[in-house]
Amino acid sequence: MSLRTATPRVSFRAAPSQSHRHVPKFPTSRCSIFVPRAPMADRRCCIRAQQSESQDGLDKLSPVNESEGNALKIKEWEVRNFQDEVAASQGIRIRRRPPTGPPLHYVGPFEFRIENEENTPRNILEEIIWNKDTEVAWMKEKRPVYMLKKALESAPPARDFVGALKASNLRTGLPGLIAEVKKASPSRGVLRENFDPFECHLLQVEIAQAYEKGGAACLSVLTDEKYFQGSFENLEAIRKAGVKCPLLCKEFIVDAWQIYYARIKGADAVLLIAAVLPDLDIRYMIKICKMLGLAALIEVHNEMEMDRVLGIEGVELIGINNRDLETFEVDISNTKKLLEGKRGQMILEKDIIVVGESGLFTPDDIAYVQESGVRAVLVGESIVKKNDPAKGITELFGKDISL
Ligand SMILES: O=C(O)c1ccccc1NCC(=O)[C@H](O)[C@H](O)COP(=O)(O)O
Repeated sequence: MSLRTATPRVSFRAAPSQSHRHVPKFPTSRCSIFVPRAPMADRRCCIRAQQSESQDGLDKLSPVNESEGNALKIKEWEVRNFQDEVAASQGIRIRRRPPTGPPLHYVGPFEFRIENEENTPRNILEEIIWNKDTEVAWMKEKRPVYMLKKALESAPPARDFVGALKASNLRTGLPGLIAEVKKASPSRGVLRENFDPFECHLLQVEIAQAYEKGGAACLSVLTDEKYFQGSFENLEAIRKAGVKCPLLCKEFIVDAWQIYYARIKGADAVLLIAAVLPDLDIRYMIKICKMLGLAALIEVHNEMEMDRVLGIEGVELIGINNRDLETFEVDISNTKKLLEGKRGQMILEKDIIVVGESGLFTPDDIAYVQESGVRAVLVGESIVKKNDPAKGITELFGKDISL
């Protein structure tokens, strides 16, 4: 059944007393919000200006009263709707929602939500992003960006992620390996059980050390808790354990705040997903990464995303995900398809390193994506599941790449 034709569901619960309500009454439909129309380009600038202000320290706003708070939340709602319009004009299908969630309606003592296409995620990626927006809003409140900026002073130094991939590729003649520390994923469920839940960080550290021993150039550490059972504590523990491979913070970045947070937790690179972030956000976030000494791995899945990213100044690292994050389908020929013809030519001219991501299990798979033009690969499942992940790397490449 298509979501478009799905019958709206309504959920009710008794409303708290008026004085305890923190959720504003949003307008019931997008059309009822009056906003002066401006050309799309102007509107984009306006959205970005509002966002960068809050990301650059205006989080220290003076306390506001309840009606001002509600007005701010309504403004946020309007901005998100603009963002969706801008994103859709770039072919982005993932919509954004305010951290406060879908609108509530009040009838007498009841509050209710109408569940329809507007407020129900269309796929897992959209669901992850909506949850991430809420999670980040909460984390930002606890540690505003000015606090993170202060903590940067004591963060471990950033290491050269791109340099490590290039060096490994030159040394072995094979794609540099970004080995992924991942306990679970929405598509594959739990990949690696922790035998003792209290030893969780230890196990992740052991896997990271085994990857390094096996010849990985860099590591990718999942930090999302809800869908991947990862954590920032894992990232920090791996960094503190003295693992020398540069670390990619594998997170769903929706706000520049997360880049600062990743850096203070020891990341050397972050992931930016083109299916989620409009061009202006990617540009802005690349600048922040450069300022913090981080590499940005920009992930694409289709031609449209690749073309958008090739038009962005300063991109050094592009990941081609063979997994469709909306349907979970994996097809490694996607890497080849996206590197054919003028796109491959442009990548060579710009000296961009391409990373083949997902679904790589055998030496033949590695050879296939290498022949397509990648100089690095990002691999999780096929090595993380092995009892000896270092041996898993040797099996994956068909030779010992640590030598
Ligand atoms: O893997 C998922 O289920 C997933 C779902 C939603 C968003 C992202 C998802 N995975 C991230 C990745 O693409 C992989 O972790 C990464 O590329 C490694 O893939 P693999 O070697 O196949 O484990």
